[in-house]
Amino acid sequence: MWRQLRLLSPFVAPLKSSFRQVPYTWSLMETFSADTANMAEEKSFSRMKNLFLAFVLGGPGSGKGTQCERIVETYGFTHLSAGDLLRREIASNSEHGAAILDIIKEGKIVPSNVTVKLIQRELESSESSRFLIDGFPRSDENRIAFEQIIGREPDLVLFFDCPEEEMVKRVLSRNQGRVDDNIETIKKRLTVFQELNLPVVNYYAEKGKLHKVSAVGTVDEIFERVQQIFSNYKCLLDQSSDENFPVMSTALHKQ
Ligand SMILES: Nc1ncnc2c1ncn2[C@@H]1O[C@H](COP(=O)(O)OP(=O)(O)OP(=O)(O)O)[C@@H](O)[C@H]1O
Ligand SMILES: O=c1ccn([C@@H]2O[C@H](COP(=O)(O)O)[C@@H](O)[C@H]2O)c(=O)[nH]1
Ligand SMILES: [Mg+2]
Repeated sequence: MWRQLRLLSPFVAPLKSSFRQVPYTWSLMETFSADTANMAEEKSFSRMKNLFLAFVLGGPGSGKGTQCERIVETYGFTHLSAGDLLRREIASNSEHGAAILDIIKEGKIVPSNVTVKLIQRELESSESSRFLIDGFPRSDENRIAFEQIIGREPDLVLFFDCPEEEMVKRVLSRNQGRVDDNIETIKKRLTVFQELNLPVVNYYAEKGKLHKVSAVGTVDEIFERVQQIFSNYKCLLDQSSDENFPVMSTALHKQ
């Protein structure tokens, strides 16, 4: 860092500077670092502003991940599952890994700043311009933290509405070795869903951003409903709006 600064600015004093030079050097360094930080923040702000963001909500096992896969194939979104990002943190033995594992086993919600930072890292590092944020926000606190850190709201919110019985059946037959796919944890997740997730759903309904989709039926039937909703967003049908959009899918050709 010191070496880089000295190379970059002729005004930065050498390491063995006289005592009188030090405050001057520090103040220049502070200005330099503050400018760099401001530039990075502005760049991030302008990127965030131009993204198309869709939140995908629904109870445990309602089919969020399954439908996200179909949306990705058809509309070229990048899929960010908050749960998957947290599981990746656990698998990588990161600083918060052990604490996250305990929270997931209990079906509780990981502190907002941890999850939002993981999402932020993905949004900033990807070149995609449209994202599905699956399984987030899970509480009003999550939602507010996202607005504060990312500086914006989603363009649309999908809510997969599924009867509890069906959700329990799907989770118990998922067979992916998840630590929270057992009846005890599912009961806790359903309580958290009722008490903390649903207020977020209601918030977006009041704001006119919510699209409620019945999650009963086959995967294809449910995806048809999603396509009906997306057909109202013309910007999503235009390939040129996202350079990273893959091949136009057959589903879109049919329309
Ligand atoms: N329409 C459907 N009919 C029957 N099974 C389905 C349907 N959609 C998804 N499933 C199955 O139900 C299970 C849960 O689906 P999925 O993982 O997509 O749910 P989820 O909402 O992402 O759950 P979680 O919040 O726990 O991550 C999976 O095994 C999936 O294959
Ligand atoms: O924003 C989030 C998302 C997830 N969690 C925790 O992870 C599990 C599993 O999430 P899935 O979306 O079902 O994969 C969830 O029960 C929470 O414990 C979270 O805290 N915050
Ligand atoms: Mg999922």
